[in-house]
Amino acid sequence: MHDQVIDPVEGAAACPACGRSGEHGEHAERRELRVPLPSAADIATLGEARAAIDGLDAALATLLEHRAAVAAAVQRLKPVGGFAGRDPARERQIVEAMAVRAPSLGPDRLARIMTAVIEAGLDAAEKR
Ligand SMILES: O=C(O)C(=O)C[C@]1(C(=O)O)C=C[C@@H](O)C=C1
Repeated sequence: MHDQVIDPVEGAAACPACGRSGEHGEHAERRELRVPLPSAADIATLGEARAAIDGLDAALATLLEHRAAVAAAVQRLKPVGGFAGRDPARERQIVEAMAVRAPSLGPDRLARIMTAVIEAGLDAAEKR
């Protein structure tokens, strides 16, 4: 197991809540998620493998919860929010950027994953 800190916004220290850079008012408190990244090559047993997956899934769930909250904020800021304001070009851009970090999944599989994530976020935003 190797601990590694990933900075999802290389270089720019943009506020995840509103996109502004630097410390500012209501979003000044910054929280971060640190995740141990297990090396698949070091895993020898089914128990170890499942424990590694449970750790990664816990991080994924936390990220998905925060993504849904930010996506709901986006819907309030757009002239037309929700499913009616769907933006396929933006969704393609998201998938292409993610494919650089997840080459073994590639753009087609990531598109399926992110379509589900985006639709779940829009659905949750409608019920907030
Ligand atoms: O960026 C937007 O315009 C959003 O509404 C956010 C978001 C997303 O969840 O990432 C949701 C729907 C759009 O089709 C594109 C992206």
